[in-house]
Amino acid sequence: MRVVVPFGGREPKTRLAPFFDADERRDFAVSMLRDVLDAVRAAGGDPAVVADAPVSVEAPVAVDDRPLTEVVGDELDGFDGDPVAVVMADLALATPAALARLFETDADVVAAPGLGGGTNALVVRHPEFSVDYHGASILDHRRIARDAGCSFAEVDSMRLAVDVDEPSDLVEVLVHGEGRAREWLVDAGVRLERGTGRVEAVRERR
Ligand SMILES: Nc1nc2c(ncn2[C@@H]2O[C@H](COP(=O)(O)OP(=O)(O)OP(=O)(O)O)[C@@H](O)[C@H]2O)c(=O)[nH]1
Ligand SMILES: C[C@H](OP(=O)(O)O)C(=O)O
Repeated sequence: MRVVVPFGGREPKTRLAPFFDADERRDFAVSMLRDVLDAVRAAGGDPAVVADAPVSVEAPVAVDDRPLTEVVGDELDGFDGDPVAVVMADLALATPAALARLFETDADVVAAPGLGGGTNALVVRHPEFSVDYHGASILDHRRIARDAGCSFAEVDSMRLAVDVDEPSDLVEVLVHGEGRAREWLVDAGVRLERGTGRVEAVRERR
Protein backbone atom coordinates (compact mmCIF):
# COMPACT_ATOMS: atom_id res chain seq x y z
CA MET A 1 0.00 0.00 0.00
CA ARG A 2 1.19 3.51 -0.81
CA VAL A 3 1.74 5.32 2.49
CA VAL A 4 2.04 9.10 2.46
CA VAL A 5 4.09 10.42 5.38
CA PRO A 6 3.71 14.21 5.77
CA PHE A 7 6.69 15.92 7.35
CA GLY A 8 6.85 19.54 8.40
CA GLY A 9 10.59 19.99 8.65
CA ARG A 10 10.98 23.75 8.44
CA GLU A 11 10.04 24.56 12.01
CA PRO A 12 8.93 21.30 13.57
CA LYS A 13 7.72 20.56 17.05
CA THR A 14 7.47 24.15 18.29
CA ARG A 15 5.57 22.93 21.36
CA LEU A 16 8.77 21.21 22.50
CA ALA A 17 10.62 24.56 22.68
CA PRO A 18 10.80 24.36 26.51
CA PHE A 19 13.09 21.32 26.02
CA PHE A 20 14.94 21.78 22.75
CA ASP A 21 16.30 24.53 20.53
CA ALA A 22 15.29 24.71 16.87
CA ASP A 23 18.13 22.52 15.55
CA GLU A 24 17.47 19.90 18.20
CA ARG A 25 13.76 19.87 17.44
CA ARG A 26 14.52 19.25 13.79
CA ASP A 27 16.95 16.41 14.64
CA PHE A 28 14.41 14.84 16.95
CA ALA A 29 11.63 15.19 14.35
CA VAL A 30 13.84 13.48 11.73
CA SER A 31 14.61 10.63 14.15
CA MET A 32 10.86 10.08 14.62
CA LEU A 33 10.33 10.24 10.85
CA ARG A 34 12.98 7.55 10.33
CA ASP A 35 11.36 5.30 12.94
CA VAL A 36 7.98 5.75 11.25
CA LEU A 37 9.41 4.93 7.81
CA ASP A 38 11.00 1.74 9.16
CA ALA A 39 7.75 0.68 10.83
CA VAL A 40 5.71 1.41 7.69
CA ARG A 41 8.06 -0.69 5.56
CA ALA A 42 8.09 -3.54 8.09
CA ALA A 43 4.26 -3.49 8.01
CA GLY A 44 4.38 -4.01 4.24
CA GLY A 45 3.73 -0.38 3.29
CA ASP A 46 5.51 1.63 0.63
CA PRO A 47 6.28 5.02 2.20
CA ALA A 48 6.50 8.34 0.33
CA VAL A 49 7.38 11.49 2.29
CA VAL A 50 5.74 14.81 1.45
CA ALA A 51 7.72 17.52 3.19
CA ASP A 52 7.70 21.31 3.28
CA ALA A 53 11.51 21.36 2.93
CA PRO A 54 14.12 18.86 1.71
CA VAL A 55 14.99 16.07 4.14
CA SER A 56 17.42 13.21 3.68
CA VAL A 57 15.81 9.87 4.55
CA GLU A 58 15.61 6.43 2.99
CA ALA A 59 12.36 7.02 1.13
CA PRO A 60 11.28 9.19 -1.79
CA VAL A 61 10.68 12.80 -0.70
CA ALA A 62 8.42 15.26 -2.55
CA VAL A 63 8.87 18.86 -1.44
CA ASP A 64 5.67 20.92 -1.29
CA ASP A 65 5.35 23.88 1.04
CA ARG A 66 1.57 24.23 0.96
CA PRO A 67 -0.41 23.63 4.18
CA LEU A 68 -0.85 20.05 5.38
CA THR A 69 -4.52 19.67 4.38
CA GLU A 70 -3.83 20.81 0.80
CA VAL A 71 -0.79 18.59 0.36
CA VAL A 72 -2.52 15.45 1.66
CA GLY A 73 -5.71 16.42 -0.20
CA ASP A 74 -3.78 16.40 -3.48
CA GLU A 75 -2.40 12.95 -2.72
CA LEU A 76 -5.96 11.66 -2.20
CA ASP A 77 -7.23 13.43 -5.33
CA GLY A 78 -4.98 11.08 -7.26
CA PHE A 79 -7.02 8.11 -5.93
CA ASP A 80 -7.10 5.46 -8.66
CA GLY A 81 -8.80 2.59 -6.85
CA ASP A 82 -5.74 1.50 -4.88
CA PRO A 83 -5.90 2.31 -1.16
CA VAL A 84 -3.77 5.17 0.11
CA ALA A 85 -2.64 5.53 3.71
CA VAL A 86 -1.52 8.69 5.50
CA VAL A 87 0.70 8.17 8.54
CA MET A 88 2.02 11.14 10.51
CA ALA A 89 5.76 11.44 11.00
CA ASP A 90 5.58 12.02 14.75
CA LEU A 91 4.17 8.63 15.77
CA ALA A 92 7.27 7.64 17.73
CA LEU A 93 5.60 4.55 19.22
CA ALA A 94 4.28 3.14 15.94
CA THR A 95 5.12 -0.52 15.49
CA PRO A 96 4.78 -2.74 12.41
CA ALA A 97 2.03 -4.72 14.17
CA ALA A 98 -0.01 -1.61 14.98
CA LEU A 99 0.33 -0.31 11.42
CA ALA A 100 -0.47 -3.70 9.91
CA ARG A 101 -3.71 -3.73 11.91
CA LEU A 102 -4.55 -0.27 10.52
CA PHE A 103 -3.73 -1.29 6.95
CA GLU A 104 -5.74 -4.52 7.22
CA THR A 105 -8.91 -3.05 8.75
CA ASP A 106 -11.67 -3.28 6.20
CA ALA A 107 -13.62 -0.03 5.61
CA ASP A 108 -13.70 2.75 3.00
CA VAL A 109 -11.94 4.97 5.52
CA VAL A 110 -9.98 3.72 8.52
CA ALA A 111 -8.65 6.20 11.08
CA ALA A 112 -6.28 5.98 14.03
CA PRO A 113 -7.37 8.83 16.34
CA GLY A 114 -4.70 10.78 18.17
CA LEU A 115 -4.78 11.96 21.77
CA GLY A 116 -6.36 15.39 21.84
CA GLY A 117 -8.63 14.83 18.86
CA GLY A 118 -6.20 14.62 15.94
CA THR A 119 -6.07 12.00 13.18
CA ASN A 120 -2.73 10.25 13.41
CA ALA A 121 -3.22 7.85 10.53
CA LEU A 122 -5.74 7.07 7.82
CA VAL A 123 -6.39 4.48 5.16
CA VAL A 124 -8.56 5.74 2.32
CA ARG A 125 -10.31 3.41 -0.13
CA HIS A 126 -12.97 5.79 -1.46
CA PRO A 127 -12.63 8.62 -4.01
CA GLU A 128 -15.07 11.00 -2.27
CA PHE A 129 -13.25 11.20 1.07
CA SER A 130 -11.19 14.32 1.77
CA VAL A 131 -9.10 15.52 4.70
CA ASP A 132 -9.33 18.53 7.00
CA TYR A 133 -6.49 18.53 9.51
CA HIS A 134 -6.04 20.48 12.78
CA GLY A 135 -8.62 21.31 15.42
CA ALA A 136 -10.01 17.90 16.57
CA SER A 137 -9.76 16.59 13.01
CA ILE A 138 -11.06 13.13 13.94
CA LEU A 139 -14.51 14.73 14.39
CA ASP A 140 -14.26 16.33 10.95
CA HIS A 141 -13.04 13.11 9.36
CA ARG A 142 -15.96 11.12 10.82
CA ARG A 143 -18.37 13.71 9.43
CA ILE A 144 -16.67 13.94 6.02
CA ALA A 145 -16.76 10.14 5.68
CA ARG A 146 -20.44 10.01 6.66
CA ASP A 147 -21.39 12.85 4.26
CA ALA A 148 -19.50 11.11 1.44
CA GLY A 149 -21.30 7.82 2.10
CA CYS A 150 -18.09 6.03 3.15
CA SER A 151 -17.96 3.21 5.69
CA PHE A 152 -15.72 4.39 8.53
CA ALA A 153 -13.74 2.39 11.08
CA GLU A 154 -11.43 3.48 13.88
CA VAL A 155 -8.45 1.55 15.17
CA ASP A 156 -8.08 1.61 18.94
CA SER A 157 -4.30 1.63 19.36
CA MET A 158 -2.19 3.22 22.07
CA ARG A 159 0.85 3.01 19.78
CA LEU A 160 -0.87 4.98 17.02
CA ALA A 161 -2.68 7.38 19.38
CA VAL A 162 0.48 9.02 20.74
CA ASP A 163 1.74 11.78 18.47
CA VAL A 164 4.66 13.57 20.05
CA ASP A 165 3.62 17.20 20.39
CA GLU A 166 3.92 18.28 24.02
CA PRO A 167 6.59 17.75 26.70
CA SER A 168 4.27 15.24 28.44
CA ASP A 169 4.37 13.06 25.28
CA LEU A 170 8.12 12.60 25.85
CA VAL A 171 7.21 10.43 28.86
CA GLU A 172 5.47 8.00 26.52
CA VAL A 173 8.51 7.82 24.24
CA LEU A 174 10.83 7.13 27.18
CA VAL A 175 8.49 4.48 28.62
CA HIS A 176 7.32 2.72 25.44
CA GLY A 177 9.68 3.79 22.63
CA GLU A 178 11.93 1.24 20.97
CA GLY A 179 13.67 3.19 18.22
CA ARG A 180 15.86 6.12 17.31
CA ALA A 181 13.58 8.73 18.86
CA ARG A 182 13.90 7.22 22.32
CA GLU A 183 17.64 6.89 21.89
CA TRP A 184 17.84 10.53 20.75
CA LEU A 185 16.01 11.68 23.91
CA VAL A 186 18.27 9.65 26.18
CA ASP A 187 21.37 11.05 24.43
CA ALA A 188 19.97 14.57 24.87
CA GLY A 189 19.73 14.01 28.61
CA VAL A 190 15.96 13.65 28.84
CA ARG A 191 14.87 11.31 31.62
CA LEU A 192 11.86 10.38 33.69
CA GLU A 193 11.27 12.17 36.98
CA ARG A 194 9.17 10.13 39.37
CA GLY A 195 7.60 12.44 41.95
CA THR A 196 4.45 12.04 43.98
CA GLY A 197 2.17 12.82 41.03
CA ARG A 198 2.31 11.91 37.38
CA VAL A 199 5.73 10.96 36.03
CA GLU A 200 7.34 13.81 34.07
CA ALA A 201 10.11 14.14 31.51
CA VAL A 202 12.95 16.41 32.57
CA ARG A 203 16.15 17.42 30.82
CA GLU A 204 19.44 17.15 32.66
CA ARG A 205 21.37 19.56 30.46
CA ARG A 206 20.92 21.93 27.49
N1 LIG B 1 4.09 18.31 4.50
C1 LIG B 1 3.76 18.94 5.64
N2 LIG B 1 3.68 18.23 6.80
C2 LIG B 1 3.36 18.90 7.93
C3 LIG B 1 3.12 20.29 7.95
N3 LIG B 1 2.84 20.67 9.23
C4 LIG B 1 2.90 19.54 9.97
N4 LIG B 1 3.23 18.48 9.20
C5 LIG B 1 3.34 17.08 9.63
O1 LIG B 1 2.04 16.69 10.07
C6 LIG B 1 2.13 15.93 11.26
C7 LIG B 1 1.41 16.59 12.42
O2 LIG B 1 2.09 17.80 12.67
P1 LIG B 1 1.76 18.73 13.94
O3 LIG B 1 2.02 18.01 15.20
O4 LIG B 1 0.40 19.32 13.76
O5 LIG B 1 2.82 19.92 13.69
P2 LIG B 1 4.37 20.02 14.01
O6 LIG B 1 4.88 21.10 13.13
O7 LIG B 1 5.05 18.70 13.88
O8 LIG B 1 4.46 20.44 15.54
P3 LIG B 1 4.03 21.84 16.26
O9 LIG B 1 4.99 22.90 15.81
O10 LIG B 1 4.18 21.57 17.72
O11 LIG B 1 2.60 22.11 15.86
C8 LIG B 1 3.61 15.67 11.48
O12 LIG B 1 3.94 14.50 10.75
C9 LIG B 1 4.26 16.86 10.83
O13 LIG B 1 5.59 16.60 10.44
C10 LIG B 1 3.22 21.00 6.72
O14 LIG B 1 3.01 22.21 6.64
N5 LIG B 1 3.54 20.27 5.61
C1 LIG C 1 -2.31 17.38 11.97
C2 LIG C 1 -3.08 17.46 13.25
O1 LIG C 1 -2.22 17.06 14.24
P1 LIG C 1 -2.28 17.63 15.74
O2 LIG C 1 -2.44 19.12 15.64
O3 LIG C 1 -3.42 16.93 16.38
O4 LIG C 1 -0.96 17.22 16.25
C3 LIG C 1 -4.32 16.55 13.14
O5 LIG C 1 -4.17 15.33 13.39
O6 LIG C 1 -5.35 17.05 12.75
